[in-house]
Amino acid sequence: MAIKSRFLISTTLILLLTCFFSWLSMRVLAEDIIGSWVERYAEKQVRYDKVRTLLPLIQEVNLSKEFANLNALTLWAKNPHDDNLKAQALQETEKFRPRFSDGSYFIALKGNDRYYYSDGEKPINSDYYRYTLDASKNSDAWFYGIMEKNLDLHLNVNPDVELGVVKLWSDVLIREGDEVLGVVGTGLDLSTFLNQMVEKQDIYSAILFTSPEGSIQLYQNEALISFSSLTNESNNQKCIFKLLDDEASHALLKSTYALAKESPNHVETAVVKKDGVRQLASVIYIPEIDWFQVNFIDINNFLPFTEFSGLLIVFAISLVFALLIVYLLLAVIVTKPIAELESSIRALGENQYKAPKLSRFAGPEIKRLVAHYRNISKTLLSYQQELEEKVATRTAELSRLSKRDPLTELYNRRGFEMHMADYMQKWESARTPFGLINVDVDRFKSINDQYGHGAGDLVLQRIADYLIEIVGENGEVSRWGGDEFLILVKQADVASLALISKQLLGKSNPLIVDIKSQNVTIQFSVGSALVQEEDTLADILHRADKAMYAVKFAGRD
Ligand SMILES: Nc1nc2c(ncn2[C@@H]2O[C@H](COP(=O)(O)OP(=O)(O)OP(=O)(O)O)[C@@H](O)[C@H]2O)c(=O)[nH]1
Repeated sequence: MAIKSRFLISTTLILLLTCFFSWLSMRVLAEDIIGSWVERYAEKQVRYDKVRTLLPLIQEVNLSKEFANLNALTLWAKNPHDDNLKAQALQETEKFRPRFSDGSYFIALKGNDRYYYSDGEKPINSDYYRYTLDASKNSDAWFYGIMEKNLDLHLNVNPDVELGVVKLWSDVLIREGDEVLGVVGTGLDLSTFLNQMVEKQDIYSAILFTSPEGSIQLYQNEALISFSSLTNESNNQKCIFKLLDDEASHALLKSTYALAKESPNHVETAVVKKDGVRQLASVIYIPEIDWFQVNFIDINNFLPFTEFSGLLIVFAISLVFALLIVYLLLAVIVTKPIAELESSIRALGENQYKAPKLSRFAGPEIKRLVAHYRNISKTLLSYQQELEEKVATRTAELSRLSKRDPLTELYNRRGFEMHMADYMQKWESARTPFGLINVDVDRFKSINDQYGHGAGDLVLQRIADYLIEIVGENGEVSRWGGDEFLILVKQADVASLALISKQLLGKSNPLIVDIKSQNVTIQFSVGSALVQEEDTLADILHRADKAMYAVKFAGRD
């Protein structure tokens, strides 16, 4: 795999790993930040919600307590059948009534089991009597339950069957000493109360108020409110724990309730699973009304992790840019110069020098490498050129030697045959007559025998010069073998051939060679032939040879 690809793959892997771990650490960091922000926010929100939501309620409770302590009311409660006391009591309570925010109150007396209610409307009957309480009726169980449990204060959400409304009741006992005389209180219209609660509710959190057992007393979703919590079996109640998704969350919230109860008005928190998401439950116990307030905050919704995704995208884009820059740098500094070097080396393989072009950004190591390569390649090329020249010279020399006789430097038989083949090809078109003269040295053996082989060689060289001299520019001399020579006469006719032959026969001016200070006359037998139509080289040679031998043997007679 190419360096570039390897580098790209490994860098991409490294960057992906970096991205992954950055994402992980960012996630952990973001969760920590979100967690701590949510906790701080929750603590403030819980306290704020407590004051905001419960202030009117607590105000009503306090008014109810004050109402229960009205002297005239206590006197009447002790003597419920005394009409005078009743009249005095109702006069007092009617004076008190406008102080309740709902402008209504109820009085339920133990002595006569009667329930009185006033809301400012003209009463059906003058004494505000509405109905008689019945211990066997489920709808009246709250009254007997409060008295039985001796609860000084009880907040209760309960439908008033007779009045046909659901109210948030603050029930307070009328007592004289330890004696319980009845229950009084006021009711807030639940729907109005809940609407106010929802209107003012923070968008991130849901507030619930529950009894210590967890039954929901106030919640924006009215359907989940547990009515008459005092009298219902806890299993049937609409319980806060049942809003949670799993057992672990259930147990955690319960233990948080226990912690909150240990330190009233102190906010305890727990992360639970509700409605399929993680939520921070902030729990505070409000001893004044013996309720727990719970705020649920959807952590992700409060500060969604997606808020951080922008950062992550910026990070990822930066990484991609970094990768691109690294890739480009790698190309400019390393891979492009290496590719240049490679193409130059390839050209060198074909005996061409192609200088590698390097940009000024190429890495210094590569520049040094290329500089070494340039020197080596130039040396290599000059060696090669030198070698080729030597080979060419040697080849030419060999070719020359293969065609020339080393002793006389004349064409040897092979060289002359090749030369004649060319010559005859040209002659085919030019048709300029030529001739061949066969020259054989007479009794050359005796020269060797008499003066030695070396002397014989010198004589042969001398003969070669002599023959060249005789034929001049118009001829070419070759050594046909041993002491036999062939002369090509280029522009020839019978007369010119006869003239040369006559000169060679040397009757008037023979060749005299000085051998070891002795003048030795060299004599030749000569035969010539003029080229004829349709002749081959062999044909002319044959005729010249024949003519020469005819002369030689004729001379011996
Ligand atoms: N020194 C020397 N002698 C050579 C060379 N080539 C051939 N000879 C000799 O030339 C002689 C040729 O002898 P022959 O063919 O009998 O010819 P000849 O002695 O001239 O006799 P005829 O031709 O019949 O007159 C031989 O003795 C060869 O050894 C050479 O290169 N150098």
